[in-house]
Amino acid sequence: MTDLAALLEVGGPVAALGGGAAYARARHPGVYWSTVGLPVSTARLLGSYSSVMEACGLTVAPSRLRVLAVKATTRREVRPVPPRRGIIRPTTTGLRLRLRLAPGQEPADVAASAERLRHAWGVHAVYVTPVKPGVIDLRLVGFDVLRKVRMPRKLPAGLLKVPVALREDATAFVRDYRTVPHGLTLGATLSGKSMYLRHLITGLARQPVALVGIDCKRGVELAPFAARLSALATDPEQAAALLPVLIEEMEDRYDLIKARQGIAPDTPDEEITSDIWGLPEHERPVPVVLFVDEVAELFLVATKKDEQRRDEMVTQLIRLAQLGRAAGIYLEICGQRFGAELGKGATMLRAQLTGRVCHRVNDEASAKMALGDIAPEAVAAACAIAPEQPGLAVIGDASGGWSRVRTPYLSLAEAAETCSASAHLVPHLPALQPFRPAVPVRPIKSPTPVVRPQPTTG
Ligand SMILES: Nc1ncnc2c1ncn2[C@@H]1O[C@H](COP(=O)(O)OP(=O)(O)OP(=O)(O)O)[C@@H](O)[C@H]1O
Repeated sequence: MTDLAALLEVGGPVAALGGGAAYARARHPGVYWSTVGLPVSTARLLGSYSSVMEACGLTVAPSRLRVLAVKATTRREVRPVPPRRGIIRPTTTGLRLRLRLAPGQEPADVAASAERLRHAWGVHAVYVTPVKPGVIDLRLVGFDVLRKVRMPRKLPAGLLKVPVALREDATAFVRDYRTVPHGLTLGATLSGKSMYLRHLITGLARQPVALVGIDCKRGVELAPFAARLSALATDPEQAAALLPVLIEEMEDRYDLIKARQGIAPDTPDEEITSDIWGLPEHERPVPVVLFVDEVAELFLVATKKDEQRRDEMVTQLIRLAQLGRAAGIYLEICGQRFGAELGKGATMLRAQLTGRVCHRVNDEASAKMALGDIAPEAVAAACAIAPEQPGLAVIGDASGGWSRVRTPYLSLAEAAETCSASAHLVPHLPALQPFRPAVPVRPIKSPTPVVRPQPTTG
């Protein structure tokens, strides 16, 4: 059967609905929708599964045993065999089903046919996720989930894990500092970088983590979260004073780990550790996440003296990126661009930032700075982001994987409120005390007057 034939076959129920999309939507609440208006329902998928798989070239020839068994028991024609299908599970965005691949097939075969499957079942997108050898998850998404972001109800949780955005396959993108310790977020102005940072900060604010900020835009981005910050530097001079303190904190933590390692020759293996996570809980220092907003402002130089200070700061950030993970110190760096023009050592620092998030950028060169060493397709996807969809970004990691994501909307007031409410969670770190930002006193809302002033009549 050809692709067209498969399309016509599955197109049948749509024609039968007669009254168009609105009619069908009202009468078939269990039906999930694509942006083109074609429904995908469990029944439709069940009815067309074998023929669509065959049309998409995802079947294999039946085994000799199967041919003999079919011929012996029925008069049916012996058909090619599609991947064995598991239970079809409805989700809030479409359907999910597990497939056991037929011998000789690999996940890439199904992924290569994803576009054909998408058209055959009339859905917005089809995603393939390998589960284990020979088994894949097929996720049919009925509409563009990034248009109006709604995070899944069940989100992964844990220390240093923040579900920060929605992927286009309707799963959550989780920023996990323990697996990807340092990250770089790039984007043109108004592309949604601050929104991304806002989600990270509010997510971490509720956890036992020290949050440190460097915001050389005079603190406009990070000052609203002052109540939950352990330290804030709002200009390059303050940052130049703060970074050596963080380096010292890191070195103290290394000393602590070393002291633990060298206790005695008969120390059990499980007590020997090479990072803070192996230390007993009561001895373990609190993790620190350093946010640097608008990195170019931090590295801006006007004089020869500034240049020396900038070089020192780049070196300190490189050291934190190289050694920070074991000491529980993580970096989240944000900017419009991050290239060699930022000065000596900038590209070396960029290479240490494994997690990459690229919002809308003004030129291909900027997208390449974030995603060029990940995948050329990711660069193209980032260049295609339209200004009408702020918050949309392409994320990538060093493994070469990438995906389109979008943050949900979170107002600054809500984010600031979360930080104020979790101010009691600011950990005790004496070294950072001098950098603790002043928390602005918030105006008390005046109660509504009980007696309304009456206009005086002459
Ligand atoms: N995911 C989103 N959904 C809806 N609106 C968003 C989203 N992300 C950002 N916006 C809106 O887009 C605008 C720009 O966002 P944001 O301030 O985060 O951009 P930015 O990249 O930090 O810009 P700048 O560098 O100029 O500060 C804001 O009005 C914000 O409310």
